Amino acid sequence: MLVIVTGVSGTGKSTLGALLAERLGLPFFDADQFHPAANVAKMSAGHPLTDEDRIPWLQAMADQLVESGKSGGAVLTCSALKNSYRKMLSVSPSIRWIHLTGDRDLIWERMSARQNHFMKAGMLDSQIALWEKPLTGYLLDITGTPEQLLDASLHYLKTQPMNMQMGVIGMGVMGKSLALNLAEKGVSVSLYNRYVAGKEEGVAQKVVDENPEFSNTAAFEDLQKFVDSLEKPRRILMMIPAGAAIDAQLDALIPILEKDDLVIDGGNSFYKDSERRVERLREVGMHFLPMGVSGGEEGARKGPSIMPGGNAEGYAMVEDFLGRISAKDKDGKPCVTYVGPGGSGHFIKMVHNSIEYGEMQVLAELTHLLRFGFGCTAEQVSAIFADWGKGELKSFLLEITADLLLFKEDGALLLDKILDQAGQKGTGAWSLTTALEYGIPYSPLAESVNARGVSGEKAMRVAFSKTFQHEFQKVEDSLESWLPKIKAAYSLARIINHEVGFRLMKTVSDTKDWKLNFNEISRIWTNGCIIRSGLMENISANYSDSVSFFETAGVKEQVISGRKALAELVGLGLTHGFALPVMSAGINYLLGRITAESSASVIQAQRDYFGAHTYQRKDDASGKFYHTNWI
Ligand SMILES: NC(=O)C1=CN([C@@H]2O[C@H](COP(=O)(O)OP(=O)(O)OC[C@H]3O[C@@H](n4cnc5c(N)ncnc54)[C@H](OP(=O)(O)O)[C@@H]3O)[C@@H](O)[C@H]2O)C=CC1
Ligand SMILES: O=C(CO)[C@H](O)[C@H](O)COP(=O)(O)O
Repeated sequence: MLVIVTGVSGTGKSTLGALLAERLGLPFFDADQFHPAANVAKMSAGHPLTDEDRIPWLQAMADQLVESGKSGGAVLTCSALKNSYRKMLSVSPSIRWIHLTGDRDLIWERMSARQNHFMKAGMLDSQIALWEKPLTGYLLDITGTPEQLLDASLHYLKTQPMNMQMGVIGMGVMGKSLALNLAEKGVSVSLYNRYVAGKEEGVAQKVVDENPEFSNTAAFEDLQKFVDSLEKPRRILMMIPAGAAIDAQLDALIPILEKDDLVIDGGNSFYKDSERRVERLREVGMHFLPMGVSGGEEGARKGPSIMPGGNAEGYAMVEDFLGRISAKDKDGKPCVTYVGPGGSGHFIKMVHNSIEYGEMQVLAELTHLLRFGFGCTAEQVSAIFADWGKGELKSFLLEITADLLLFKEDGALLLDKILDQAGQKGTGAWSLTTALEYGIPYSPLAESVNARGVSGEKAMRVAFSKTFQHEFQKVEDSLESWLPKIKAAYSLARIINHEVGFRLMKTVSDTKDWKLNFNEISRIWTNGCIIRSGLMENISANYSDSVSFFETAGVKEQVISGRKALAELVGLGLTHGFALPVMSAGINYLLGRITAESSASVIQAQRDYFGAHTYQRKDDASGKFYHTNWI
């Protein structure tokens, strides 16, 4: 067992540490032994140490802990005032921390009574100022005698034998992968899955059994025991379905949790539900973090993009862990950031998914047009996509589409055996209703939701295809002549999808005063998430709140050059029998946004004609409203 006793000078660390070492039969080390001579001289001269001075000292102790861990353990006493110092000493997830705290005057009294110690009593205040509330371990008040403190410490070590650093609820696709990712990054994790007799039995235990390489995991299917296994304040990540399941899980958790505990919802919950839940937990003194996670199963296991929002204090409790498990951007920075208050983390994940829907639909539209209009084989389409993916059009979704077009089952393309009915879990539709609520044009991404809806009406589609004798027409022109236009059209359709999504996010952020940082949001979307792409890297590098996204460097040129190509491709597809809802809506959206003289005068005239709704005039800049008696 490795035990570290911390506290400011004068709290009695060395006394307690030595007593503990004796009782546990472990070697004892005091931090003073590890100070380089220069540090001792500095402190003796009454000068406080800088963070830089502390690095070699902390490193020497960390090395000692690693060594001691190999031979049964040790007790170390060290001031470890800041969480960053404690992090350097966290060489193993099984370290047991005892943090001594107490009244300043009592500590002062004890320090003043000490002889021959190089730390001057007057430095106490600087130590107290530096001390940060620990994120983990046992806070022990020093008021008692050394023997009483020893008894309390031994009781803690005995009754809290596991003290896992994090708990994960839900051992499905995402929960299991995130739990194993945490374990791999040195975070001890308790795994919980509900027990349903005859159906869901021993689910968490199976995960532990199948991954014996991780000695820092423990399985539970009793919620109370799971909660008890966690160090306080507890950190619990829920990875279960959005909606009623989250509220039911909170109903079960809240009565057995305590003040300052943290619950994270890492699923795809609707952001308005999350806002309500932030309040619910705040009222009982707990922290709630609505947190978007993207990357699917592989991302969750190896490095997802993580979008936590809500309670900032709660975020501080897991910032280090999330940084460890997340993907890293091109500069090595973790693809995680505190997004903002309320439900903003889930809100941006919702819009992320909406862009994801649009991107997927465009690729589906192109795949169909290339295969059944231009007569390409699946391999040829895959090769075209793979080629695009080598340049600035690179994206994760393009890459996996190129890949799945090659996947064979029993010698035949698996894709052709998959029923053409697309599922959806809510995020796309919620983005659309949010856009409607805020009056933001959303047609391209809305069409990706509608397309999934239409796909679901399979029986009717089959019947109507006969009634209306629908067939795809072969395109007569050569693919070679169209390929540059198809590429330009694809590029522009993607730009439009992103513009639509970012515009919604900006509007809602401004209205709710969330102050979302879009350079940072796009940065954490450059890796780990499903919509990671070259375009996202461009957005991250060039996003500016002050101009429209269409005017961004490198984007404006593509809007200009791709416009005709997208219109032509949509025209070609429609006249050859292909539904291209997102690309069609995309070119309509773009033309609408760049048309100075729109057809809306007709709408205003009609409204005034039938309903006396009034209209404003181009020849009266005052904004006055007019009504005409049209009849
Ligand atoms: N799959 C993905 O690519 C991504 C999913 N998400 C989101 O993450 C969340 C989890 O998704 P995912 O892991 O894919 O889902 P899964 O269906 O794979 O797993 C769901 C988990 O939740 C548990 N569960 C189901 N219903 C309840 C309930 N009423 N109470 C308690 N536990 C319950 C299941 O337990 P049991 O085994 O007992 O049924 C299972 O452990 C969802 O919100 C999803 O939208 C987010 C990003 C990506
Ligand atoms: O969040 C995700 C990816 O980012 C999930 O995979 C989500 O389930 C995708 O949405 P849908 O199921 O509605 O297609």
